Amino acid sequence: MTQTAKIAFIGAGNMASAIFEGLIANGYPVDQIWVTDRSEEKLAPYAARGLKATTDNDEALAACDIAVLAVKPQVMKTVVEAHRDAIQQYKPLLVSVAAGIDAESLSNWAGDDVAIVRCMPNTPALVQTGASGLYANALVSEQQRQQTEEILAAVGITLWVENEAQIDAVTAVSGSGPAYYFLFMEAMAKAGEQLGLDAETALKLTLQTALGAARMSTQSDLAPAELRRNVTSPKGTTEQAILSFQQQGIDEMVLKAMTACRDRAEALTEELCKD
Ligand SMILES: NC(=O)C1=CN([C@@H]2O[C@H](COP(=O)(O)OP(=O)(O)OC[C@H]3O[C@@H](n4cnc5c(N)ncnc54)[C@H](OP(=O)(O)O)[C@@H]3O)[C@@H](O)[C@H]2O)C=CC1
Ligand SMILES: O=C(O)[C@@H]1CCC=N1
Repeated sequence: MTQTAKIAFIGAGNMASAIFEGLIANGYPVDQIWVTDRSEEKLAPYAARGLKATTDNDEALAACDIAVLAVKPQVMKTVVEAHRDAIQQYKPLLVSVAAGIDAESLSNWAGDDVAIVRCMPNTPALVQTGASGLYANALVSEQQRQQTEEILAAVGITLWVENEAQIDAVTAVSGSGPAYYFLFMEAMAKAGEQLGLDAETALKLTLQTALGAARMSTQSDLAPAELRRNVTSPKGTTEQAILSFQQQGIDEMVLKAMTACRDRAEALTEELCKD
């Protein structure tokens, strides 16, 4: 990292903790990380480990170069407006991870003239296997772009998108994506039990198979379709399962689900940003 930026995580929930725990596991100094939340109780274990933890968002904004806004979309406006003075005084780079909250609204709520990166990360950041889509407004400097990228690259892959609307597509693919795979794992483990395995065996085999397939596909030069064909012997067993999925319209089902996800991100923008 070019320099160790002081980072504040505003909201110590699932997504923020996945990123900062991933950073810490990757060697980021704990004393460069500020974490805020409304709950002292939630912050206490972080303070005990040497992170700077406070319920005072202004204190964290004053201390840091970068503020990761990791509260729910529904409270983002209230939170940003409440801390407008500190944002204007200290001018940290704001990195919002909220689904559906556009950069222009964030900028208006923060009092304008603020460098903003919209980021759509995902929770596998916790195990340095995250995927983040990034979009910067015009006020983000080259150095700030690099800093943001280096932070998120420490917990996974990073991809800049060309236009902000694509962040909603990133949400549909990778932001929400871990949940689709967890759902599929749940279904496979359940089916394994129904086919006669005990619950523990079915789950273990399901998880290891997911890991193996993910690792193979990311390490191989072959496309997923080719790797699938390599498992599928003509007149064999896999063929029957794949046929069953295809006959039930797996492509359409996935497209429909991801479109619903993208549409919900757009609806959040309408609901929470247009007033
Ligand atoms: N979870 C995920 O997989 C992903 C989430 N995101 C985005 O990340 C953001 C956070 O989501 P997630 O981590 O799941 O949500 P969480 O509810 O787990 O985390 C949000 C945290 O912020 C706290 N909070 C609320 N108000 C304030 C405040 N004024 N100051 C400081 N902290 C506050 C909440 O406390 P309290 O509970 O008391 O309200 C809570 O602990 C969302 O905008 C979401 O769209 C993006 C990608 C993936
Ligand atoms: O479900 C949500 O709204 C958040 C954003 C992407 C993943 N989780």
